[in-house]
Amino acid sequence: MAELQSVERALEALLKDVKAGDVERIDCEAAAGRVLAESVTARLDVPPADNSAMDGYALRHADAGQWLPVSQRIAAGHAPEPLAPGTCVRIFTGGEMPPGADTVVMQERVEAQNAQAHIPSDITLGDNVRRRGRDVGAGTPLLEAGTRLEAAALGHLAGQGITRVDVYRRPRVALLSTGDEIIEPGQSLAPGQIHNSNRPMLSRLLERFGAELVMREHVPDDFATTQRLLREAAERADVIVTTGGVSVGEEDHVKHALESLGQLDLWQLAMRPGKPLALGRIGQARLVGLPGNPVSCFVGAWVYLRPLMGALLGCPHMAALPRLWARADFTTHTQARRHYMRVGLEFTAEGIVAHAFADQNSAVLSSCLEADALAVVPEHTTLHEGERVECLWLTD
Ligand SMILES: Nc1nc2c(c(=O)[nH]1)N[C@H]1C(S)=C(S)[C@@H](COP(=O)(O)OP(=O)(O)OC[C@H]3O[C@@H](n4cnc5c(N)ncnc54)[C@H](O)[C@@H]3O)O[C@H]1N2
Ligand code: MOO
Repeated sequence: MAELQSVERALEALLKDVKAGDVERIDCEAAAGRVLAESVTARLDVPPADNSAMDGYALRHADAGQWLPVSQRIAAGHAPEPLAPGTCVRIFTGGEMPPGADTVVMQERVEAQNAQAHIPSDITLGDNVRRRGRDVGAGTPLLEAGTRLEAAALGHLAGQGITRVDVYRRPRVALLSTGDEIIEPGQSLAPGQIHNSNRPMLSRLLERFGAELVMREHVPDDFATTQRLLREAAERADVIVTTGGVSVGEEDHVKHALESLGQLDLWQLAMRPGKPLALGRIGQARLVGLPGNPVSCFVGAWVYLRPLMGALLGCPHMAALPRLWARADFTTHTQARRHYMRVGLEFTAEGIVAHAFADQNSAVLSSCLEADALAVVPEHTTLHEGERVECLWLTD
């Protein structure tokens, strides 16, 4: 039997020489979830001028503690006139401060009558004024290359009036499920058959990881067809993901077909689930051969496909899942394979508790439904209930 390889070695082999792909310029409107390929410097101050944080009255602080004539009304969106000396102005949240005013008092603290306002004396210079450039200063770094464009980053770009950005092209992925027993949802099961769970599950995960699915095929247990579809996938995709057909059975053709067309870099890992996972390449395309069991696919996607997509996208944040420590609510024992257990996390006042799904078999997809994290139990370890266990948080 081949020696089992460590997860670290597998990741090293998988990510070796992987570089971010081509760059394309796209509309910010279509950029959600994409990864910036350029560093963006702010070109505008945000806010562009001092403005009021409250509905109230703007004045010169030195004039506080008396009745002042209200000399102007400034609603948001309208340019102010300079403040007439010895007066105050009615101003609304977001209204631009008139030159000469330095402080705003909220209207609840002001008595107003006959175009006059009484301003209390106990106010502090600069109260309720949002200074120009407080959020972003023109000329300062705004977003770094490698940033994934999520809500706040998209808001920041819009705040600068930017409409187009350079992003990395989404990695093209071919997803091939294998196995004569597999049929698609919508078809009724004949004896010996099972529905294809891996395809929609992996499609969704790959989309979350930023991939573009360019090919989705089902491959029967036949060497020639496996070879033909792998060859086609290698021409169309940056990454080929297969499910099933990588174990030692006579009907497991993926590994042999890979060896005949390209190169097998690594096979048989010291992890559970996912032992027969195969890594290799055909031409320029990387191949990740996930075992057929749905849980092996789920775990393999988080552990291998996410960092691979991150490397192809130039997104350092995706290189490793965030780690946290939790108290195990279970006892378990491992042998030669590190166990990636599916756990739900409970955040309590005493800390985080990891609840393991009772049946951790790699064919039991129910164990992934409520999984917030993978609790990592190292090789040759007994973990007792109440002990701390390292968890990988399943977040994209
Ligand atoms: N003699 C040995 N047998 C097995 C070994 C071993 O070391 N020696 N390893 C076991 C382990 S561990 C795993 S994991 C599996 C993986 O085998 P394959 O990658 O070849 O996967 P298949 O045999 O094709 O399928 C395994 C299992 O998963 C079901 N499956 C496959 N595809 C799908 C799909 N798209 N949707 C839903 N379910 C799917 C399939 O019907 C099988 O039940 O090998 C063990 N055997
Ligand atoms: O290593 Mo396999 O994925 O357990 O069942």
